[in-house]
Amino acid sequence: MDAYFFENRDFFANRIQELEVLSKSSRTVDSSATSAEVPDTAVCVRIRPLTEEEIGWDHIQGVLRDVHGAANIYEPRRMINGKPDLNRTSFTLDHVYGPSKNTKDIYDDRVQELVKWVGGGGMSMLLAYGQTGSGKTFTVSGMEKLVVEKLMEGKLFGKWDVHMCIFEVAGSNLFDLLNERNAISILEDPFGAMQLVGVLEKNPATSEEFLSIIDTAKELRSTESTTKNDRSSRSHAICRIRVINKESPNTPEGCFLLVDLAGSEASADTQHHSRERMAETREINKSLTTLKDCIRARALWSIGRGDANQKHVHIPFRTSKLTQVLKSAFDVNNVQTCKTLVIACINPSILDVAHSKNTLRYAEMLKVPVPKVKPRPFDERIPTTWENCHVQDWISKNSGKPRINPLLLAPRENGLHFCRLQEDEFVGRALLTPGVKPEQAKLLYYKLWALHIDSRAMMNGSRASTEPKAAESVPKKIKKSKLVKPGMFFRLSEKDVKDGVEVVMAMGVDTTSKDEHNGEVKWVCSVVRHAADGSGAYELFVAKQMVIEGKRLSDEIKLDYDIHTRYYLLKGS
Ligand SMILES: Nc1ncnc2c1ncn2[C@@H]1O[C@H](COP(=O)(O)OP(=O)(O)OP(=O)(O)O)[C@@H](O)[C@H]1O
Repeated sequence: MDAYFFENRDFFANRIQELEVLSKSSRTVDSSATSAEVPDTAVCVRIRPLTEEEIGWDHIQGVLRDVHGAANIYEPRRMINGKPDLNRTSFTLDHVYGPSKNTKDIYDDRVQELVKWVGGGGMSMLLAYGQTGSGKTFTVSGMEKLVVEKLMEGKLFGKWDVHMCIFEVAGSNLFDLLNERNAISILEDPFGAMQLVGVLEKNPATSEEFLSIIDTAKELRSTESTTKNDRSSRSHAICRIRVINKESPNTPEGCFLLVDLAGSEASADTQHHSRERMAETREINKSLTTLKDCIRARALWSIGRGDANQKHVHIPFRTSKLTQVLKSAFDVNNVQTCKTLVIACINPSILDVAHSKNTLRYAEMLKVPVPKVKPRPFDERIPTTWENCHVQDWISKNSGKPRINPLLLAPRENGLHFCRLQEDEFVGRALLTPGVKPEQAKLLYYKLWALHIDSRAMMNGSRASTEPKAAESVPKKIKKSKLVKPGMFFRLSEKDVKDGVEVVMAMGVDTTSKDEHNGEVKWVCSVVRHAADGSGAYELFVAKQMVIEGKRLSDEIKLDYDIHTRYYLLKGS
């Protein structure tokens, strides 16, 4: 096709221009991708400019961002009558950045919020995917520098201790790029976390030192010639940045993973290479497929999060070394929620459009369609139903004196996003209002959480009332009161609440009082109270007990013990 393209270069260049003008007035998106963003996972496209070399070779741009924000791919073809023609395919993802956008533009738009998330003790992951020579390394190394500069600047909720390691995953081997490519191994610890054994972590004091480390690692990256790029990377490079807030020791450690994936070469590109090289390509493709499966499965889980009836989601991270290393980002049991940004990098040359199409198809597959559910109407007792105006109103009414400026605390967030702010970010934003003390900000945070947790209990309750009554599914011979079992938690009805105790855990049948009440079973119950820190979690007081009639224990609530906080949390919260 290359020779045919050059013979008809001017036709193709003019026709693309004509079609782009036409696309301004019409909208023909062939993609099945939905524009709704999956919670915590965004998939964007970056179309790099043609390089000087490509311009010198007379290439033209075959992938363009149109005015509607879609990526249009123009594929040259020869019709049966021998005349040239073009096929156009459009892809819509969460955002398409054209060649005029630089790395800082993308950082400001998408990555700085991931840095803030890490600053609040969360986890973020940025992945650059694409064919060789499409700009993955350019994008990731640019982002690494911007992330480190931001963290070292000291303006993000305090001072940070920043630790960085950079390593590569080549097949099933791991090599340290900050320690002369020494081999590293991974081990799963008893808590299920993957630990890197033998990796050298650096902790320089200035951003300049960090930047020189990033450059050194880039040089050490294992490279081998491909038909596309003389310095094509045949391994995945991972930069892990751990941040520890020096001023707030209670904030959990944040983690940012920046991943420069190996080039997604098609088998056609490897046909002139050695057997070893072809096996390497197969291994890379397998790891990229597993990565896609893990991202999709994690996104699926994320969509259903909070639904008490959520089904088990299998995340196949054990299938490849790459996904084993990244396990914490997919692990649904990880206490840190991971925000993921995938940047599909595109070489815009018309001679590479077949590869670009594959890249965009892969990117599309990472998007899980978000079910179109009718949003729950506004309810002031349920923060997740609030629009931004309700959030701001709530802040104004509940923040005490001095009033916390709602425009600084929640400039854009709706209720769902507001509840997802981590404590440090919440407090950091609240402190931007002059005169506000950290205690006041924390109190407001806990107040929101108490409301959020209560609203979830309320919603679970109303869902349960629409489901078949438990008694209907109980075999006739078992009496309802017998359904109370030791270890179950119950919410007491208003008239049974005593000394502020609203929740109890059934310990065992009270044998001493059974006869006095015509055989009615009574239970010894332990007191469960909201934790003193105001987080909305629950604490069990085994030694504080009450005796309650079995028939009063009818409103069961499901609480899970959280080994990290030693509190009980409402299931699904
Ligand atoms: N946004 C951009 N603006 C200007 N030049 C770019 C841009 N993106 C990439 N380039 C240039 O394109 C070339 C290929 O980029 P890069 O090495 O980052 O590709 P890659 O996808 O990492 O390739 P490989 O998988 O082979 O490592 C480089 O010369 C790079 O400087």
